[in-house]
Amino acid sequence: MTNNLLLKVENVGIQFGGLKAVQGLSLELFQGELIGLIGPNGAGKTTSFNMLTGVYKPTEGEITFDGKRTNNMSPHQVTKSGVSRTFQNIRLFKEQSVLDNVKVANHSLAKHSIFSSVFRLPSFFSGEAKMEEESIKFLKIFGLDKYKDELAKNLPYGMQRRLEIARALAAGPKLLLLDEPAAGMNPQETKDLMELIALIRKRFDLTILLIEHDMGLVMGICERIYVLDHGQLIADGIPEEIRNNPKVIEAYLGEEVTE
Ligand SMILES: Nc1ncnc2c1ncn2[C@@H]1O[C@H](COP(=O)(O)OP(=O)(O)OP(=O)(O)O)[C@@H](O)[C@H]1O
Repeated sequence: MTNNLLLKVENVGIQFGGLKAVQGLSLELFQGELIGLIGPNGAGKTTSFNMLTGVYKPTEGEITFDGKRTNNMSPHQVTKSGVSRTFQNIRLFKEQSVLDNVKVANHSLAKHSIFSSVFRLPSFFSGEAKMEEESIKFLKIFGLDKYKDELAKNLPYGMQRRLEIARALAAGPKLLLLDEPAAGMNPQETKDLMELIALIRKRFDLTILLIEHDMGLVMGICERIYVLDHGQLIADGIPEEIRNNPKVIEAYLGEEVTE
């Protein structure tokens, strides 16, 4: 891991009508880190992701990704700059094949020009073949290659969750934002997925910010953890510090804090 600052969030906030959904949020992600973002329901985790990906424009503060201010970028521009995400509620092209779901994301990496694709020049076909090969490589990593011709909607739930991550990865991000990637999975599927997340981080030299409701799970794989409650950061630190932090314990009162 190097010491390069990849994402800097400074005093960021957003208000919906009278509700300050997030306020004064500051965080730093260094290249290669796997960081958790946790907090009780409604704490502002997904809203934070929406600000980091250009879906919501912060009403205050600065977001700098890879040296560029992204506050006013569109979601497409943010993706192009190297940020990919998955969603809490799976969003796949359900009527398309598993392979096509990944190919669509991989498209931005294709080298052939619009000219060559319109006129179906040889470079278009070699570009297509390369893209398909690349996409299958991503599917293999996630154990999805055997489903490549299935419609996405026909995949078992846990596999759909995996496909979402494969698709996000195929866009070639530097930063991957995962919003509760294990939601709805059984314990074994969850464990396998977490191991996979740790593996792709290393293999693709990724930086990952992970929202996860299950504290034990986050503590098992993340190097540092940020904790949100009622839209504000109440703690950040290594898992051991977070586990013993009275503010965190209070925020999660009623929920078990386990490893
Ligand atoms: N577009 C919106 N308009 C109005 N309020 C919103 C909007 N988006 C989020 N909120 C509110 O902002 C607050 C934070 O919501 P958010 O979804 O970010 O929480 P969360 O930490 O992701 O929760 P959960 O763990 O339940 O997914 C909530 O009170 C929510 O109702």
